[in-house]
This record gives sequence, structure tokens and C-alpha cells, in this order.
Amino acid sequence: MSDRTGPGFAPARDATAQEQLSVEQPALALRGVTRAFGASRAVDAVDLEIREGEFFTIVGPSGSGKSTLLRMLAGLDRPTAGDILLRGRRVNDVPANARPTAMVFQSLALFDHMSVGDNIAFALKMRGVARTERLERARGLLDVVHLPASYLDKPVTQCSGGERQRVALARALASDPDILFFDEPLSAIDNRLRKLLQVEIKELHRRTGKTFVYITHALEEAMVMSDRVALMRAGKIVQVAPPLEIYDRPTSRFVAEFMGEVNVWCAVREAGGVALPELGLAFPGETLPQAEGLLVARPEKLAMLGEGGGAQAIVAGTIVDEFVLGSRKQIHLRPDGDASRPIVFGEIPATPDAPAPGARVRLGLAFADCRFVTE
Ligand SMILES: Nc1ncnc2c1ncn2[C@@H]1O[C@H](COP(=O)(O)OP(=O)(O)OP(=O)(O)O)[C@@H](O)[C@H]1O
Repeated sequence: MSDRTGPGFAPARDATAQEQLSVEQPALALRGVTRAFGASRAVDAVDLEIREGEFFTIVGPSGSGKSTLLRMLAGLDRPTAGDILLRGRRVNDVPANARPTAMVFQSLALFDHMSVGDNIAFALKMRGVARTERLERARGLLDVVHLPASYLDKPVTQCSGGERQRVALARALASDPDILFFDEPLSAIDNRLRKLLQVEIKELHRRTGKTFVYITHALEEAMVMSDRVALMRAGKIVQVAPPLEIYDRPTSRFVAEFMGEVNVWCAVREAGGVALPELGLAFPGETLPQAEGLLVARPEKLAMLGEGGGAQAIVAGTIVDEFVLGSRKQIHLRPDGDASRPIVFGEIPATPDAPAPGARVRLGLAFADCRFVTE
């Protein structure tokens, strides 16, 4: 997208001002927010703070309550209990069109009988902005979302999927909202274009300094775009953290498994070490309070050991399967010994002479690269 900030945009706030704002007051705060449908709670007593200017993404399985939560944040639905505060002001009963926010929907919800320009300028028309000024703003926004100025009069029905996506984005930006909500905006778009639009949305976020709240099914999207990710399960938020932290330091098995492929082994933590009875392994030397739980380790943390190479714990076995992921491949290893031992996922370079199914390898693992969780 172009370098200029575009019409109607406040310039991006500098980091210090942004930090001060976020320390003083979150852009959005949820206090015990609940949305019940009959006896079931689609959103269940959620407490959450979204910082001013951050790119905040909500992920979770289908039916976990993401859309319901976003609809309440955007003023399209009301909580049945709890409060939503927008910069400290309670907005439970303030409708969407009276909030300084805008929403980009998965369906895009464009007006098919209108031109691109009229779609973009629609919110301005509703606010009584004169036609000449509206079209001027729309022209500037076309540039911001990388569409040619000649598209102003083009029927929106003649736009491709990606172009329609950009029109929807420009329309959301037209009223210069403080907060933009995105409800899976890229889910219907092919992979290559989706990647490009991800970059453009991220760039737009950086350039405008606005608060973006985004929901997606696509984990990769959450990982590359967000400042923080919240994971929802059955109406509750189970962890909120920056992308790498939620991936590397999950607080539960559910989070670990949702965020990517992972090994999960029963573990016993006691003074003197952590034992993995299923694998017949132990990490000696750790002196921690006793607990039974699980040890989780991402496949890429299990590295192949060369001849004579050592590690804190070693799993030796036979490769039973492989999945090439670019320059690396994930291998599934059947550990030696007891046949009931769980298959272990590791990762090795995908070179032509790399071990393939049937080969024997040794994978090394360090305790610091694992997470001990109790649920
Ligand atoms: N209007 C409604 N009436 C009754 N139940 C509803 C209503 N809207 C949502 N629900 C229920 O609330 C739960 C959460 O739905 P929601 O659409 O928020 O989930 P989601 O995480 O966005 O799912 P998806 O990823 O599939 O879009 C679901 O069990 C859903 O059936």
C-alpha cells in the first residue's frame, strides 16, 4: 500500500504516547462479559483488555464464541451480563453506528447495486458529508488499498474477490474509526492472495496506529499479523499472549495442541527430576515441587543427533512416516523398546540424503525446550 497515510487518517501515534495511553486506559475492556442464548453461554464471563493501537486476534475452534464476542465488541449484539468499556466508557447499550468503530465482515456485505466509490463512501453519506467530498475521500482510500482511481465508478459486481476485499477495507476506513473489527475477512480468498492481503492489512495497521481486533480460523494468519492472540474455548478465553509465547509457552494441553503440532507425554515432576514413564526417559537435575502432569514439546524442538552426539534426553527409534515442510521434514519416530510407547514427532533437514522411513535415528531433547502443564 502507499506510504501516505491517506485522507481522514490520524497519523500513527508515536510509541511513547501509545504506551502511555495503553498504561492509562485500554481501548476496550471487558468485565465478566457473558452472552447467553437460553441456557447456554456462547460467551462466558470474559475478562479482557485490548490495548490502544494493538493488533489483537481471537482464535478458537468452531463454536467457541469468537463471532459472538466480536459482535458484542462492535455493538451488533449486547451482553446478557457484564460490561464492555470503550476507553473507559460503558458502551453495552451504544449501537454500532454510534461507536467510533467499523467492521469488515467475512461476507464483505458490499452493496452490489452500487459503484466501488459509492460503497466506500456509504458511511460518509449516512453522516451527511457532501458528495464531492465523499468521492474525494473514496478516491484517496482507493489508493490506500491499492486500487486504481479508475475504479471509483466501476460496478462493485465487476470486481474480483480480492478487489472486493479491498473495497470492503476502504469502506471500513472511510469513517476514520478508532477501532476496526475483522470477522474472518480473508477466509474465502485463495492462498496466494490471502498472503498478500495479510501483509497489506498488517501494513495498514502499522501505518494508521489504529486498534485492530481480528478473528480468524487460520492460525498462521494470527501468528504473522498479531501483537497478541487470545484463544477461546467454550465461551472462555483460555490464554492471551504474543504469538510466539502462546506457541512456545502454552498453559495447557488444549492451547498447545490448538496452536500447532505437538508431542504430549505423561510426566511426573518431583524433587530431583522430571520423568516421562511412557518413553522411559527422565530429565535429571530439576528440583521442582512434585506434580503429575504433561510435558509438551513441539516437533522442531527434537533435533536429530549426529554420531556420538548427546542431549539431556535422547529418543532412539525407527522413522515410520515423514512429511516434507519445505527445507525441513517432520518425521514420526517409533521409539525402541516397549511397543506401546507413543510415536514421537521430530523434525530433520529435508536433504536428499536425509533419513527416510525405515531409517534409525536418535532425537535429542532439552527440558528447557518443553513445557510442563498440569491440565
Ligand atoms: N443467535 C444465536 N442463537 C442461539 N445460539 C447462538 C446464536 N449465535 C451463536 N450461538 C451459539 O453460540 C456458540 C458460539 O457461536 P459463535 O458463532 O460465536 O462461535 P465461533 O467461535 O464464531 O464459531 P465459528 O468459528 O464456527 O464461526 C455456538 O454454540 C452457537 O451455536
